[in-house]
Amino acid sequence: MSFSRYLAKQGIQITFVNTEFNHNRIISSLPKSSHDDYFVGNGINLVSIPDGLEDSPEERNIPGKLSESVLHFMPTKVEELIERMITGSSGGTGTIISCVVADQSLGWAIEVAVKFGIRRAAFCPAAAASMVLGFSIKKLIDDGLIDSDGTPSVDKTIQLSPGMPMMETDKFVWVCLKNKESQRNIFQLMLQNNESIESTDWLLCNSVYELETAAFGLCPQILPIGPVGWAQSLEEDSISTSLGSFLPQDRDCLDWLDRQIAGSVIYVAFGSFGVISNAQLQELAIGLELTKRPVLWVTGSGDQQPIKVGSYQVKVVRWAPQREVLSCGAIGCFVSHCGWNSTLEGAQNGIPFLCIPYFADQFINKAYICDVWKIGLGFERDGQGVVPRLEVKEKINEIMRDGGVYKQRAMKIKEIVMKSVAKDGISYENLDKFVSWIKSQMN
Ligand SMILES: O=c1ccn([C@@H]2O[C@H](COP(=O)(O)OP(=O)(O)O[C@H]3O[C@H](CO)[C@@H](O)[C@H](O)[C@H]3O)[C@@H](O)[C@H]2O)c(=O)[nH]1
Repeated sequence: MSFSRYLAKQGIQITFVNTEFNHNRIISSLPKSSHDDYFVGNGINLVSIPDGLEDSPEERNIPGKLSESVLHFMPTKVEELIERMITGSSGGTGTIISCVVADQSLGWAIEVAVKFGIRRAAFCPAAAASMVLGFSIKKLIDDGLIDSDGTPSVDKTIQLSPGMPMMETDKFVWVCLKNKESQRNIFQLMLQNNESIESTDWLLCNSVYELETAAFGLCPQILPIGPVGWAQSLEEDSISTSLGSFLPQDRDCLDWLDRQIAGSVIYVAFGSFGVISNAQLQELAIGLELTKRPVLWVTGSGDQQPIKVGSYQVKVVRWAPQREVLSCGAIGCFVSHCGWNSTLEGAQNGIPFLCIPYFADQFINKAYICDVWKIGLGFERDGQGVVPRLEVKEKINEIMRDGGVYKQRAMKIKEIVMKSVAKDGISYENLDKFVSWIKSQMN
């Protein structure tokens, strides 16, 4: 959605296609006054189509179910939508579609665009390294590291090229679902996507060249354009910045942050899935209290509340304006699940990390943070996979030590990111080329 907002600002008319489920969540998170007219006025038309799981919403939580349903149900729906747009059958004159921009994991949407002869771009919201891993599947099979279903033949830590993050075979994106059938489906889908992507005019990635030099070196066809929307989020009105959130933003925490000492606050947020177990929640809460530092804690859609164990200063919100939060001087460190957006947002603000990755690409992102950029620390887990309270306390104190090396390195990373999005930076240039290209298609 940030990418769409950026393109719309350049005068490009956007039709944003979402599943009905996500569309409804996004709309109901916005202030009532902002519906419909607001988007049309701002160049973004939000439309939705069913994902096939409307009759059994609980299936959405079964790993792999949604991808499966999307794959069977949505291509036809998107075809129908494009047909209606082109012929103008749903009112108005027909629309000329200059380009279909699809998430790189939705190869089928690229195929639909091919059918209609529409130009296409794939967009990767994750690290380039994640995509490079997908592109390396054939080599991994040839090297005997995985079988033809993606199951690792050995538990091993590998590196796709020097400078890339180390990856553990049992944490490959398709393996960590811990469900054989889902693994097989996702793995096949990735192979299929690799083929579909070959027919795109552009392969864009929300990343920064200098942060992933080795990955971009392996696959030069991937063009970094990130962090997408880095500046506009601080300039736009609050409706625009919250567009795309599944929950309404609680902006009171910004005032609370203003009252805190610079660099003193621990920010805790685990992205848009409720992934943290109750046992972990408890240890984390107690560990944070032991640090005696102020905490801003996002509970997210999981609706889990941090356990109150004492009187330390903790501000709990359901959903924060995270980009703005991370740009506040009060934030000292970020306890994160290492989703790629959070990773980039912390990096672009010079914030050191404490990492608790759970699934998918989060282990790769953690390896970037801790081993490649060296701006954060991981936690040791106990036998039950829980990070114990004393581990929480010690690692946080280590990261937040005055003038610590983690903060210094994080500030260097911030500089690198800023250069990339400034005029003449690589991300800036790539984005500029893409916008000019789309505009040339419109004429
Ligand atoms: O209170 C909050 C918490 C989060 N956010 C935003 O929500 C996004 C969260 O994104 P991310 O950190 O990437 O986490 P997930 O939502 O979990 O992302 C999914 O998608 C990512 C990109 O593909 C993957 O890297 C992750 O593993 C996957 O879980 C970020 O932009 C945050 O700024 C808020 O605005 N307010």
